[in-house]
Amino acid sequence: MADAYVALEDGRVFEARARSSGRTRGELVFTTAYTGYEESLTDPSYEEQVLTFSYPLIGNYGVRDERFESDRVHPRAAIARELTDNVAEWLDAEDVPAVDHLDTRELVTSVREEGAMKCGIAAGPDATPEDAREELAECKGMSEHTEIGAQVSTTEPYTVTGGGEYDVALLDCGAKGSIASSLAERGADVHVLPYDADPADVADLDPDVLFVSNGPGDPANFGETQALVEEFTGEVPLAGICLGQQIIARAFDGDTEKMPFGHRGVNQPVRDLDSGKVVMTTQNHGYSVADPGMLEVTQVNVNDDTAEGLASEEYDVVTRQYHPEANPGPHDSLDFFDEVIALANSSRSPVVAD
Ligand SMILES: NC(=O)CC[C@H](N)C(=O)O
Repeated sequence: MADAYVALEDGRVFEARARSSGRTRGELVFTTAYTGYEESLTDPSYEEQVLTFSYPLIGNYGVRDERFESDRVHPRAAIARELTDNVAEWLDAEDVPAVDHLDTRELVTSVREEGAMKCGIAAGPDATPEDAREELAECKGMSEHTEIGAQVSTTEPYTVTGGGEYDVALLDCGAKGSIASSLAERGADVHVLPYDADPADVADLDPDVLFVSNGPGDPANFGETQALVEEFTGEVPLAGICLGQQIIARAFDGDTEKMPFGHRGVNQPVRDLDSGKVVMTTQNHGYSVADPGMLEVTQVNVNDDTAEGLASEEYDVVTRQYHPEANPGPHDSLDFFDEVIALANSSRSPVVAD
């Protein structure tokens, strides 16, 4: 007997089994990754979304907080063909609804064929299909979440120390923890600031690089972060990942657009236009850079040619649409962080005549 229901924007209601009770709603997204459920469930980029795992068994190697990317679960709900008890208990303790025993292939195929969809979920002993439909009726589109930065960003600045060879100012738009640790491992002190930090607080740090993090929602709703990028353009080298690339492109007179269903998995092939080399990358984004503005496209997605890397030699900019920090996913593109450190170095080395 079903005790959970998932109502989709296309009118269908899926019956399921409740693993963590509650009612909620969000944009239905998926990941095709086989592993990395702890990292994905704590990735702030999934705020206001419902995460469906296309891999059928989720939870088979436990739940360990050293793999978490932030201090809480961010998707509004989790869906899998089968969730193990330990994952279900974790989500229950975090008050995040979870359902299983439904055809997740059908869900993912629907999103891929019909495009991004809203959904409503009702799970638990008293849940009804009508409850799920009511949740769906209340669901906002991603672009309507205009304050999403405030939902995920730190309110207080803090520093991840890495030896102090470089100072990176990281604008936290919903940053995964492993972005700061990847920079700290390369000798940088990473000063994490709110997404809407006071420009004077950035200037006080005298950073070698201003880095814009990943994050949830529509990049058009991060006007404060974009204004900070504009303010420091030409003064400080700029770097960004995912939402960070999108915000930086907008700051350089570019534009972003909503994709049909996004890039969602850990096997997205990306070609570097200079070297011709292809790497496998981790991705979870629903918007893309439609127009790079004053920046140059340096890398593209092999499947659909969308911009995966942007740069400017004139303004010292380097960005990625995918997640070089992995967690989860392949480590093929970790050298992006070496590029960021090289940018930090070049910007402050005095010019020496030979
Ligand atoms: N992972 C991310 O930073 C996602 C960026 C943005 N929210 C998008 O969906 O495109």
